[in-house]
Amino acid sequence: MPDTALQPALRTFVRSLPKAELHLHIEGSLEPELMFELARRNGVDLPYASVDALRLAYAFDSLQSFLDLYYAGAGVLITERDFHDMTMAYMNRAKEDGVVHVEIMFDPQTHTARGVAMETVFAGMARALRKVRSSMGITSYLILSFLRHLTEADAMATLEAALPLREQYKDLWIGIGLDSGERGNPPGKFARVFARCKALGFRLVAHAGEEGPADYVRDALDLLQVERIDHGVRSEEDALLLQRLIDQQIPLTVCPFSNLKLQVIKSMPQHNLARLLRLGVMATVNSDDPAYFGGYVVDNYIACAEHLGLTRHELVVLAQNSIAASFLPPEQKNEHFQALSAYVAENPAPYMQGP
Ligand code: HPA
Ligand SMILES: [Zn+2]
Repeated sequence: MPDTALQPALRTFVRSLPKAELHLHIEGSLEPELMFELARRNGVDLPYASVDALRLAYAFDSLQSFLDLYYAGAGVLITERDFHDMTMAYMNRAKEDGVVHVEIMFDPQTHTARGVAMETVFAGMARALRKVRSSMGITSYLILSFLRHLTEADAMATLEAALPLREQYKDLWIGIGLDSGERGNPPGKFARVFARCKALGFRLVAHAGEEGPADYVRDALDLLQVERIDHGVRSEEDALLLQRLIDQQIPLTVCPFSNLKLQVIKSMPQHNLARLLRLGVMATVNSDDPAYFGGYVVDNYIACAEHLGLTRHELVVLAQNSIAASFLPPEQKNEHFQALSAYVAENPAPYMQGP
């Protein structure tokens, strides 16, 4: 049972752990207040009377019911400044949560289909991320993600449209991802475009095993050659696959609040994160679309600690995994591991609950 008396000490402890966020859609960090401000700034009509009315609409019964609202909400993003402001708002929040590195997914097709230039999307995010890197010391990478409900030809055209910007943004744009509605859009649909991205030297990730079956996780590994699986919680349904994830230490970027809000699970105590972790899966905790799912990364850690009985050591392992599963170079990973060990050594347990 959640112990509210432990909450403040637990929150301070989790916030202080140096951690990476590896599954974050920047469009999903757009809070209703900023959405309204951008709508006003750009003369875009929102079909909601107020911020509160918009928040009330955030009741989802599936991934698709969320995606419909999420793509509509992204319609307020028009200018370079809009992408900058949204990214800066997320980074300020990440700093509060002790995030030292973030790998941000973005969906260019959501914007280019509305006539927003690819360059506008990159420029706004990059201006914020470079500023934050020098002012707050938080590092970041960008993962350009293809929308899987669209065709592979559309993904290929999107890649070609972005490639001329690669040199200009090479300090940030290091990866390719795959998101949007999973059911009926198996990884194999994108085998050729992912092969091209691999040949170009991009790091590869894909959403799989969120709503879709464990087979999609295997296909993402075998047909797309991804290094990391976004979500992957349904891998548990296939014992052979699960053993492979453990043996090969293939990271899963798990998003507990997302799974709850999109009804992948019925309640937090049912989440399989603790089971996966205790079996030796390289699981990480992330927020996915924090403005829509009711919490940022630390909120996700805390919900898991309270509802799944994670120990202090398991919380530390989650932070360690987030660094290990990142695409940072080894020297930077080592610096973060050392800072993490130092914090843990200097801060006797405020929170000792066991499973
Ligand atoms: O959780 C998600 N799944 C698939 N696509 C998404 N796009 C934003 N969030 C998600
Ligand atoms: Zn996601």
